[in-house]
Amino acid sequence: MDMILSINAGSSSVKISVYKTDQSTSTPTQLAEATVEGLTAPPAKLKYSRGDQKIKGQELSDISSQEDAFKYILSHLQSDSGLPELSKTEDIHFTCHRVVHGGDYPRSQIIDKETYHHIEELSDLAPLHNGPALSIVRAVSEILPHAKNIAYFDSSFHATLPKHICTYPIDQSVAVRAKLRKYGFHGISYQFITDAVASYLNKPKDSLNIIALHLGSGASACCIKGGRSHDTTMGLTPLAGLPGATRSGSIDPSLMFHFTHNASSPSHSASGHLHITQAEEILNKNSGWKSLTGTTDFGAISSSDKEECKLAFDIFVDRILNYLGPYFTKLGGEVDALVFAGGIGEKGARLRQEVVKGVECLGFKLDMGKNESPADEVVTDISAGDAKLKTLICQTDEQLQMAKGVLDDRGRFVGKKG
Ligand SMILES: Nc1ncnc2c1ncn2[C@@H]1O[C@H](COP(=O)(O)OP(=O)(O)O)[C@@H](O)[C@H]1O
Ligand SMILES: CC(=O)OP(=O)(O)O
Ligand SMILES: [Mg+2]
Repeated sequence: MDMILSINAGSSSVKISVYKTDQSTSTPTQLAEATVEGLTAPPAKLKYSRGDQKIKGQELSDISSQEDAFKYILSHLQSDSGLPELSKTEDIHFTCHRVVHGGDYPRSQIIDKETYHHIEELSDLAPLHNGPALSIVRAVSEILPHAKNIAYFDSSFHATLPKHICTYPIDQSVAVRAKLRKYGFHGISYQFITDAVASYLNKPKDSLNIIALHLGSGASACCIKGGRSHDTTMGLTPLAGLPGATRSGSIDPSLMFHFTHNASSPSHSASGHLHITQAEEILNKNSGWKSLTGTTDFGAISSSDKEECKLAFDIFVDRILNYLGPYFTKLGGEVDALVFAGGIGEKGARLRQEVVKGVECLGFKLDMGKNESPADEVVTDISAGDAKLKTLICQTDEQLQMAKGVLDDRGRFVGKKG
């Protein structure tokens, strides 16, 4: 029996699921799931579930980084007497790491010295993500020296973007040399959504056309044509496209030079391996919902009457709608479903209501009751009976997607150190 620890370091949370597998099964069995959330809206909170045992919203002090959150969760798991499988550190065989920017890697990689340094080099292109993920890889190497570390990249799913979609219209000699192109992110989630929705609709994956929205602390949309990424809103970095908890999303690139005279000087958080500018710091860490409302909690924003919260909510709906029409036409109107996922997509009934209202003219329409209280399923249909096109909620699970990957790829990893 193999034990897998699947670690998803997001910009505001760390989610870890524990699975056991054996040679005869093709699906990992989940034993426990722990989340530390609210890293951008302290105090951080713990969510834990193992069988019937549940903890929700327990406030934690002194947890402010993804590395702190990882260490806290690991000791919580190892001290749970109901989880004897993890009591010895050598019992954990594989650790999967969600790494947001994987550059040109088209699939998962064992993390050896070379891949580690390559991921580190890409840190400037995902300043909220790659560095924190690597801090967890280092902690695993110290605390769990027997575990094999495998990186799963958010960017890999988008390796299928057509050239005319991932190329920026800039001097191509610079673009090619510096690898400046659209990469796209949230791909582990989009792969999970593609598999889950194809299975729910009973369609072969290669004929599935969907518009998927992963709306969490970072938010993006993806146009999935024939089961593959055809276009997505994030770009060279996860800053492009939709706004998020602390990110501006797409703005006029000239804006920054009018916002501050120090746009190109190094930011305070630039360090040994992170070389970001003040402009990048402002747009990644001090913009989005935080700058408009003072909170990064979109649940609180959605239910507030304050003018600034209403504005933030309306901006999000508007920016999402900016992509739905174009993606609908890129799919020639042959759309199997509009799919909501991520913390906001799965829990934000009012946001779904307003977004779908904006695309009613395309044939989407919600059943208000189902939208308010959707079933607790992996995929739930929330469309009205007379809707021409389906709207679904998918409870995406990046940890499970990575753990399944370990089973599929085990042959590739045998005998390799990492
Ligand atoms: N009821 C709700 N309505 C709208 N948004 C919610 C609700 N509950 C939680 N959220 C939001 O979900 C977001 C976190 O999403 P998640 O996908 O878990 O984040 P991460 O990007 O860290 O993985 C937070 O902005 C949180 O406020
Ligand atoms: C890519 C990205 O923005 O991820 P997250 O939403 O987890 O911050
Ligand atoms: Mg996430």
